Amino acid sequence: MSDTTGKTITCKAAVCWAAGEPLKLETVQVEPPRANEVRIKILHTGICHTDEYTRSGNDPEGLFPVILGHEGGGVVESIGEGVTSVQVGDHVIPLYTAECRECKFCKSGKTNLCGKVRATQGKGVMPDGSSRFKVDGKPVHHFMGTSTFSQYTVVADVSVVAVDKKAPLDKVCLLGCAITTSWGAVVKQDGIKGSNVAVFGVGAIGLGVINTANVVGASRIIAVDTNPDKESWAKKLGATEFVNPKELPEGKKIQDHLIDITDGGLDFTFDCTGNVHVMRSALEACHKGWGVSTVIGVAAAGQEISTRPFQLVTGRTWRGSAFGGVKGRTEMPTLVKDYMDGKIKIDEYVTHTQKLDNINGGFKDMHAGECIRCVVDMS
Ligand SMILES: NC(=O)C1=CN([C@@H]2O[C@H](COP(=O)(O)OP(=O)(O)OC[C@H]3O[C@@H](n4cnc5c(N)ncnc54)[C@H](OP(=O)(O)O)[C@@H]3O)[C@@H](O)[C@H]2O)C=CC1
Ligand SMILES: N[C@@H](CCC(=O)N[C@@H](CSC=O)C(=O)NCC(=O)O)C(=O)O
Ligand SMILES: [Zn+2]
Ligand SMILES: [Zn+2]
Repeated sequence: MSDTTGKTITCKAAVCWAAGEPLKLETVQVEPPRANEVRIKILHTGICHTDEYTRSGNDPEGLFPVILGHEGGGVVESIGEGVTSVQVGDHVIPLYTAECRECKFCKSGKTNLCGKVRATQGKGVMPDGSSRFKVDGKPVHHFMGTSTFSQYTVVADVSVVAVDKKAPLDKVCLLGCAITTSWGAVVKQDGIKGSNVAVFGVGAIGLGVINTANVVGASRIIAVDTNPDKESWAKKLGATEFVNPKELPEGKKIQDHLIDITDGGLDFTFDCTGNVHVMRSALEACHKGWGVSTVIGVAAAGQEISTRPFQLVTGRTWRGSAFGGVKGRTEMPTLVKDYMDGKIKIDEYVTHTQKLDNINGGFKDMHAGECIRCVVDMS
């Protein structure tokens, strides 16, 4: 038990007060965890494009004021009544995709999407309907059930997993989103070994897909990005080729070019951009009869995907993947072990670091295009 157990903690957090505004460092009061809740001292957090998506106002579920962040690592400070899955002092990764092991979704064996806390999570509150965060007495919303841009956060016990204390939290925090998402999107799909694959968007997610496809033995991995600087990144992580759609002859669509160079199209494609036009290209670049396109990117409010239904009638499959289809409480300890054993790359993705008081600098880094992941030191 620590001397803060049962007390409100006053600490620093980056608060986004309104859509489109930069984050503001605030003194925040973090209430103790209630039943089946866990309070975590966050030590490190990545900044994901999805944080920027919600900050910008593009997220139809976005609520303000809010403490964003969902790619964190920290230490359990205290636990509420009934918590048995983690203990004070455990090193943990918060999970924006919960795993209760009791709900219809968890028991189905068909999905990692858990239903236990998703509704309240989407409303920016804890499962009992209230927030644990206040600034000057005013409640501030939680985000994705994690809010890792605060030095202390409170999460549901089904939304956190303990990991090996020897694992560096400034690296394995990226298993809270980017690395796990991209790893699972590939590993949980049969048939990638020996197949040709195209990956649209060479950010952290796209690079993770490229690297995992390489590890599982894809024969050809074509990276597609409009930023020419991404070619060296893609090849370093295992892409066999790089195509910049902006460098194609005028009027030539990227999907037609990919079909030409692959004798009819790709076995597997992945959208890692969040752009609905790219999603269409990724689907239409698939081989007739069997090609499978996975949407990973998150599109802005109001955006919709479209294609000719004939694309599906003729055997292409359009699917999506959230958190890589990974059940966090069950699978995360093994992912951490795989990282420690050198089987999963993480260090390579951390191109930038920032202190909490310059977290907006991390968002700027992301926009500059040369940043794969920025990890924020929360101390
Ligand atoms: N489904 C899930 O569970 C998850 C989804 N996501 C989503 O995945 C997406 C990728 O995330 P992340 O890797 O962090 O984002 P990044 O912004 O780092 O990467 C996206 C990449 O796509 C490139 N790009 C933009 N437009 C095009 C285009 N027309 N054709 C090809 N490439 C293009 C960007 O280039 P440039 O730098 O020039 O813009 C950038 O290199 C986001 O939408 C994010 O919200 C993230 C985590 C989990
Ligand atoms: N709030 C958005 C949807 C955002 C979204 O799709 N999130 C992904 C994770 S993105 C991580 O960086 C996800 O896992 N979705 C599943 C879920 O249950 O949210 C909107 O309303 O469009
Ligand atoms: Zn993310
Ligand atoms: Zn569940």
